Amino acid sequence: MRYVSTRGQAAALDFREVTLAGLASDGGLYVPEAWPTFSQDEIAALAGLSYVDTAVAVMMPFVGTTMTRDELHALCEQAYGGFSHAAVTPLVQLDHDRWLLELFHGPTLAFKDVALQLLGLLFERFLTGSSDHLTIVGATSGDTGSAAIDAVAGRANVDIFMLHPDGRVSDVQRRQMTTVGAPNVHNIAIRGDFDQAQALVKAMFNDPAFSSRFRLSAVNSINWARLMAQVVYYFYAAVRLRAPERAVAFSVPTGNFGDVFAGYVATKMGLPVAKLVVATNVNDILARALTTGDYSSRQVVQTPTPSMDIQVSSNFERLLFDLGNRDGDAIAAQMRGFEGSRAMRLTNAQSQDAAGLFKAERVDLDDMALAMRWAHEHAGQVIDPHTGIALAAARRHAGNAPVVTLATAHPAKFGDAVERATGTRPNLPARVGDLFEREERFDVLDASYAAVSGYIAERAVAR
Ligand SMILES: Cc1ncc(COP(=O)(O)O)c(C=O)c1O
Ligand SMILES: N[C@@H](CCOP(=O)(O)O)C(=O)O
Repeated sequence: MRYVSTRGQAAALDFREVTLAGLASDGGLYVPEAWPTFSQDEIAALAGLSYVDTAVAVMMPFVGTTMTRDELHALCEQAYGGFSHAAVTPLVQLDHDRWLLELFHGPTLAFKDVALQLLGLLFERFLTGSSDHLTIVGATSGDTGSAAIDAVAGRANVDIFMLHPDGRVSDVQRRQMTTVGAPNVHNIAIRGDFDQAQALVKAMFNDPAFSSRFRLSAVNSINWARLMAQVVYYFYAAVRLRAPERAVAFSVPTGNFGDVFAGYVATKMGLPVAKLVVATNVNDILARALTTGDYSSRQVVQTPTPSMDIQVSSNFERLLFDLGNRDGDAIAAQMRGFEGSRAMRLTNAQSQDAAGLFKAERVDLDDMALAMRWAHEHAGQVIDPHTGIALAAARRHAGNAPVVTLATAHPAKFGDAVERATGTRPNLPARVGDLFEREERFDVLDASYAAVSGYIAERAVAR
């Protein structure tokens, strides 16, 4: 399996190279050069498999010859052995045809652990025997940061520099990052929003002087391996609800478009999916793009769903590339236009192609709170606000297929918002321990390229 850039110019890479690389050298994102496909019989044969066995079956075609099946199996056992639920990502029934897919049973209580626990091991595996020292630069609106730090803290040959928007993540999210004492973990709070943090990260990859000095790598969904690992739970859930015999719809709380893009990949691989509901909060660039073709970025509004307070959705580029006949030159021009003006229009073909599978819903605070209360009162489920956004969208969705709402974070990560909506304050699970007693360690910097790249250059290990 080879991987190509959405902007058509960077060299094609294999799975090892793409996992270590991050952003493509032409500024694009890597995708497989062709989607591997499963027949309906092969999908039916996934029924009854454990999560680990499902993961190996789904991911093996992407890994290609860079690892044997047994090696991948061992890594998956190690990655998912630490989850607190035997099913790793269990399904919980809400009513006749609505389900929650709980993705928060990993060490940092959010769906990011599903991919990042594996990615940490992949880094280790691919660096064994090499003298490379990885400098991971990442941006987080809360959950990627803690999951990535947990996955690489204390590992040899890796430093992680994680940017979060100062004062715009929950206390639990911040403390999960800033109380990790390992010397290879560096937290930077920037005076700005997530979009600025993500733009700074991409700028470091795109700066030849900086990126040639350090062996940069990514833990954001820039990194293909992140998305690959997320494809697995779409198969796992759908098969449990009788796919491929019947199609299943998914409602996905969306910000950077990584999670829902993983659902799209599952459809390209042959999984029958009735609809992918793209649920956004009031930061609704994706809802506008998918309903009117207007992909224009506005000022980010702070909400009780901080992880979705995003107005530039990185992975949307991967979708536009795939919908647009994979024309790298056209995407490069489209994205350059967006980077200049922070606005672009989808082509008619892109809009029409997306409309078949995706349905976008913008959910405001009242509807989110209503959905959280409904889950609590009618199904006995306390859900986090991000999941509340997606459940509100799922409740608007009419169709014959069962609807699975992705529960992306544990409610205790957002205790205040949950208490406001439901009157119940969820307890933090014992596994996060004495989070509020530990000392925090982070620096606050202006959201300027000079400040952030200078800070990292002083501390990172040169090639
Ligand atoms: C809890 C939670 N829900 C939803 C999202 C949105 O996911 P994505 O950025 O993949 O669209 C995030 C951030 O990634 C998150 O942390
Ligand atoms: N919501 C995310 C934002 C980063 O998204 P990613 O999937 O590209 O890592 C977060 O929690 O940090």
